[in-house]
Order: sequence, then structure tokens, then C-alpha cells
Amino acid sequence: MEPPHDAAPANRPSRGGDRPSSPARRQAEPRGAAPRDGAPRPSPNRPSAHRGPASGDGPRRPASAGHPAAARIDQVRSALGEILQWAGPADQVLSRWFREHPRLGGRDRGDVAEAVYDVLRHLRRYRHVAEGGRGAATRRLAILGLAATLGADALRPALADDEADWLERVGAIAPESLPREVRLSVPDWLAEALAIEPDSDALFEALNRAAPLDIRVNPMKAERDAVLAELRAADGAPRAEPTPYSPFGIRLQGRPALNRWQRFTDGSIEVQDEGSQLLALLVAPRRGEMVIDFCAGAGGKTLLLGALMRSTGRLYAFDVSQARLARLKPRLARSGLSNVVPVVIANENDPRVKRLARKAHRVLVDAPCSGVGTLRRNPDLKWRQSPESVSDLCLTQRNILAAAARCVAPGGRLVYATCSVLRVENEDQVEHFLATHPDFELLPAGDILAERAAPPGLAGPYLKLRPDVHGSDGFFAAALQRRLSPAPAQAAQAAVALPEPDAEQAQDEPGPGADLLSEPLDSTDGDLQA
Ligand SMILES: C[S@@+](CC[C@H](N)C(=O)[O-])C[C@H]1O[C@@H](n2cnc3c(N)ncnc32)[C@H](O)[C@@H]1O
Repeated sequence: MEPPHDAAPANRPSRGGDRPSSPARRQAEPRGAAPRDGAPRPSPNRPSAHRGPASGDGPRRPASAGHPAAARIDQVRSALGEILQWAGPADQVLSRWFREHPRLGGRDRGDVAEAVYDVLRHLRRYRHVAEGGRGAATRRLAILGLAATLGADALRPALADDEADWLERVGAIAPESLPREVRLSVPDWLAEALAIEPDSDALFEALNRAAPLDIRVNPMKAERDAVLAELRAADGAPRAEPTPYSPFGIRLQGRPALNRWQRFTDGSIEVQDEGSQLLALLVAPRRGEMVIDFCAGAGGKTLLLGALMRSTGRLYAFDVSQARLARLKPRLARSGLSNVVPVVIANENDPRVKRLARKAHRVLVDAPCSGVGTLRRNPDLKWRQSPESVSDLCLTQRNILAAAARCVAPGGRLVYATCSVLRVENEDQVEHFLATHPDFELLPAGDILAERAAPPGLAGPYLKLRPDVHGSDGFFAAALQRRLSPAPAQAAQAAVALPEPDAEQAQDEPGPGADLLSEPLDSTDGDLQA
């Protein structure tokens, strides 16, 4: 076995999920800030003092068009020119740009992607300091991104004298002298929304760094220790460590091209951020249960849920996106699971959802969200989201959660999760849900996770992960349980006046005694295929 380690950046979890990225996406991913030769790269804030022969008061030297660095600046400027129109997710736009530039090799693509992602991470700061320069704004941004990733010295032969002077002036700016939101490169609305979080500076700084690559061992096919040993024994393999919380995870510091490794093709491993792995542990499905992954997407969490069920029972993978669910298919084939039923639904009130009213033992709502917990991988989201888009998402989340809750059997578990660190998408949603659904109660997430031997650091009512504290993406999850009997207040209310049943719901919901958790599962129960 030898995990390849020589090619394009590895599969990375992506926006709002943990699907493996497409080859184009891999090309689009930055490879981290480490220089190839191991030497520190001067950042745009700290360029090398060496100016070369062109420095001084002599005649102004124009940019050298023939130098390879000049071509690199042009490439990054061109890619940024498209991405900064915000017409679509940066990874998709960059993938398209690469397709339109087929002559670029792997190294070229890596350099461009790294610089582009660096600019997206630090866009506000770079725009601020770029104001002091001359010429096209995107060229100045490209120079800053490349100076941070390749080093200012590598660029100098391609810079005009005034550009080199400007880059040196930028390097002399003390970060502390910049306004906080500029220094951290964060939009005002996001800085304000996260001001209530402890040590939000550390959170923003961590979100501005490239993420390591987490993989997950498929418990149906492999042992983590064995995979770790193989990785460590491989020639030139990346540094591999067990993830601190998930018993299935391995964190890689390098960028192996995992999709050519046999452990990947045979389904022994998947790419999955540790936070997503913990989410499945919070759902904690058991053999033979009926489980719904309500927003399954490309099935990152579905795969682990199915494996935890040892491929027994039935696991519905719902999503409104046919394209996303289609990406689950090859992953399912590799995984060896036979208990997963993908279902494209029209919306959360699809009749096929209603047919499962009060039938599922576990329901996961991995809700569509702002994704600000994944800024390490998707830094463009902080510029593409806004208070208005977040508020629209909150409404969608509320509707999906309410619809998904109807599927939960008495005594069953509903897990609500986002890859956001915004309170409005997280605690506020759960509090609103509990206030409007007295038949549900909160189960302390820390207690559930402790059963799976997760070490301290995850205690508390909610699962709340931060990159600066836990090393994973930002995640939130709450475990809710439908009570076996109505809450006392609800029962008292029912005794006074029986509420009018919702016509639709009355049709769908089985009567009292339909507690599947106390009955053996009928294989035809809730059969959506019929
Ligand atoms: C955060 S992503 C899910 C990621 C996925 N669980 C994974 O692990 O890869 C949210 C998903 O919700 C889906 N979605 C949006 N609206 C929905 C709805 N009304 N009902 C079900 N799914 C919905 C989106 O298509 C998207 O795939």
C-alpha cells in the first residue's frame, strides 16, 4: 500500500457538508500556506528587506512581462476577476476557470488556487492596503495573495518599481494599527453577530487559516489503527494523527491524492471533517432502526449513520437536490451499505415525508445554513452571505425542523445541526423549536457523546465546535427527544380543551399506540419505494 502523495490537492470537505470534492474542486483547493522549500514565506505584511538591483531612486522599472511570476500574477488576477463578481461559489468558479485554461499544469493550478484562497480569506485587509497602490485593483490583490503564498521575493522580478515599493510599504504596516474588522478581514455584520462568542478574535483567526484534511474510517470495513499504521508507513506520506474526539477520524497535514489510494476506492475511508463524524455519534442510530437523514446532500453523514447501523434497518436519505443525492450513489457503492434509500423530495412537506409521520427512531436535520463554520474551506461565504441571506436561511431551517420533527416516533431522537457558528441559526432555532414543540425535550449532547468515550471538551447541552478550540470546522448540534407521553403542561391543556387537529396531520399521523420503539419493525413500514 502506498497512499499517493504527489498529485493534486486532496479531496476536501466542502460547503455545508463533507462530500468529497470533484477533481475540479481539488484543483481549486489551496494547498496550505507552507512553502515548498520549508522556508518561511514573507507575508504581504512582512516582505523581505532585500529589494534587489531595481530598488533605490533610479529610473522607474516597468513590470517584466516575460518572467514566469508575471504569468502567475496574470493568472491569479484573471481568476480573481471572475470570482470577485460573486456570481457563484468560489470553488465552482475557479474550477470553471481551470477548465477554460487547460494548459495549466498541476503546480500552476496549485499556485493559483493557493493565492486565490489567500485573497478570499484576507480580502478586506488586502483591499484596505491595496488602496495605497496604483493600477488595476485585482492585480494588486493578486500580488498580495501571491506574496503571501509564494513569497515576495519570488514576485519581485515581475513587479514594476512602484509596485515593489508599495508591497514593501504594505509589509511594514503593523497589523495592530488596522481596525479590528479590517485586520481580521471580517464583514461588519459577521463581526457583530459573533461578538457574543468568547474570544471571537481567536475564532476569526482560526477561520482564516487553511484546514487540515480529516478522513474517516468506515467501521464496516476497517480499523482506524490499521489505516493509521499504513499511512505512517507509506513513503512520503503526510503527517497523520488520530482525531482528538471522534474514534473514527484521522487528521492529515499534507494533501495526498486520496482518491487513487486503494483504501479510498474500496470504501475503507471517506473524507469527512471530525465535526460531521461527531454529529453521527450524536444521532447514535442502532441496528434495525428506521432513521432519516433529512438533508442528506451527497450523503457524508448518511454513510456513517448507515455504518453505525451495521447496514441493517432502513436509512432514508432525503434531499431536495437530485444532483447532490446523485453524488451519494458512488459513495454508497464503495461503502458496502445496503440499508440506504435515497429519496428526492419536492420540499420538506412532500407527501413521502408525511407518510413517515411518527415512524422514525432517529431523524437528522443537517440544515442548509450560512456555512460560516466552514470558512477555512469556503472563505468566500463571508462575503457572499449577508444578514438578509442568513435571515432567509433561518426561516428555511425552522420549516425543515418542524417538518422533520413530525417524522419522529415517541421516544425517538431528532438531531438539529448546522455548520454555522451563528446563534440565530443554532441556539435560537432550538429554543424556538422547544417553545413551540412541548412534546420534545433537549438531551444534553455532552452526555450522549460521553457514552462514545469522547474526551472532555464536548460537555454541555449542545455540541458546539470551533476551529480554534477543537481543530474542526465550526459546528453546532442539538439532540432533541420526543417525549413518550405528553409534557405535563400539554396534558393539562389537552384536558381543558382538545385542540382542533391539523387536517393534513390528522390524516398522516397514526393514532396512539403507534410507538415503533416498543414494536418490532415491519419491513414494509413507511416504504417509500412502493
Ligand atoms: C448542509 S447541506 C447537507 C450536507 C449533507 N448532510 C452532508 O453531510 O453532506 C444541506 C442540504 O439541505 C438540502 N435542503 C435544502 N432545503 C431542503 C428541504 N426543504 N428539505 C430537505 N433538504 C433540503 C440541500 O439541498 C443540502 O443538500
